[in-house]
Amino acid sequence: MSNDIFIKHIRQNAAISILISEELDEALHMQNQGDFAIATDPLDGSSNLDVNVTVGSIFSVLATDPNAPDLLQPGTKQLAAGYAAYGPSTGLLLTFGRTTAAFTLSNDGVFMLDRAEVKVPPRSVEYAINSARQRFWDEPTKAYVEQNVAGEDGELGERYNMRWVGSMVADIHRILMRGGIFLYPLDSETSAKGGRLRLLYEANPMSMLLEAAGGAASTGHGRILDVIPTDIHQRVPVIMGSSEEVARLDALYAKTRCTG
Ligand SMILES: O=P(O)(O)OC[C@H]1O[C@](O)(COP(=O)(O)O)[C@@H](O)[C@@H]1O
Ligand SMILES: [Mg+2]
Repeated sequence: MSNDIFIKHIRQNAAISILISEELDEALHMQNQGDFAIATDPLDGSSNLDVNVTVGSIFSVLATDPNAPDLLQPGTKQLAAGYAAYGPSTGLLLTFGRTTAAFTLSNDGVFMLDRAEVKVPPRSVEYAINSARQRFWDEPTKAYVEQNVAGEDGELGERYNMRWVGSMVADIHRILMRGGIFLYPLDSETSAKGGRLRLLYEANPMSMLLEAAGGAASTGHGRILDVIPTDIHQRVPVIMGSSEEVARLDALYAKTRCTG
C-alpha cells in the first residue's frame, strides 16, 4: 500500500520520470519526461508494523536524463535525501547536502521546522547492532563490540549502551537526534549478497543525512557515498553515525587489512 501511495503521487509530479522502489523488481518509468529519479524504501521496518513500533519512508533524489537514464550513480550524486518517521509524532528529516533539517507534522497537516541544522555529536556511548548475529561477525565488528561491552573496565574506560529498534528509520533518527552508531556490517551470512541493507534507497540517503549533520558513513573499507552501484537493489555493509565511533571501527578494519 505504501508503495502504491508513492507511485500515485510520483505519477502526478511532472518533474519525476523514474521510480526505483524496494517493492518493485525493475525501475518504473513514468509518462513524465522530468529530470529527476526517486529511489525509495516506501515502508522501512515493516516487520514492526504489527507491534506499533516506529517505521518510515526513506527517499533519495537523483538527476536523470529521462531518455537515457543512468540510475547507477554513487551517493555523492544525490541531489537530496530524507525520510519520514511515523512514530509518536511524524517527523521529516531532509537534506540537500549542506545541512540536515528536522520537521514535525502539525495537527494542520503542515511540516513545521524544528531544527534547521541537526548536529550529530562526534562522540557517543550508544551503539545499535543486531547482536544475535554475533557468531557471523567479522573480526573488526567483534573487536569493536567487545570494547564497548567491556565499558569502564576495558580500554575505553567508559560504559556503553546498546539500542536496537530493528527499524532503520527509528535507529537512525535516534542517532541524528542524540548521536550513536548504527551497524549492519558484512558478516559471514550476508557476505554472499553484499550485506543486508540496500544502497540506493537505505544506505545512501541515510549517509547523506548523517554526513550533512556532521556524522560519518562507511562500509569499513571506504565512504558509503563513494560506492558505485552495479544494480538498483544492491546491498552494502553499513557503519554510520557519530564520526569518532565510525572512525574507531574503520581503524579496526584498517588494522585487519594490514595484518592480512
Ligand atoms: O532483522 P534485523 O536483522 O533486526 O534487521 C533489521 C533491519 O532490517 C530492516 O528492517 C530492513 O528494512 P525493510 O523493513 O525495508 O526490509 C531495517 O529497517 C532494520 O534496520
Ligand atoms: Mg528497509
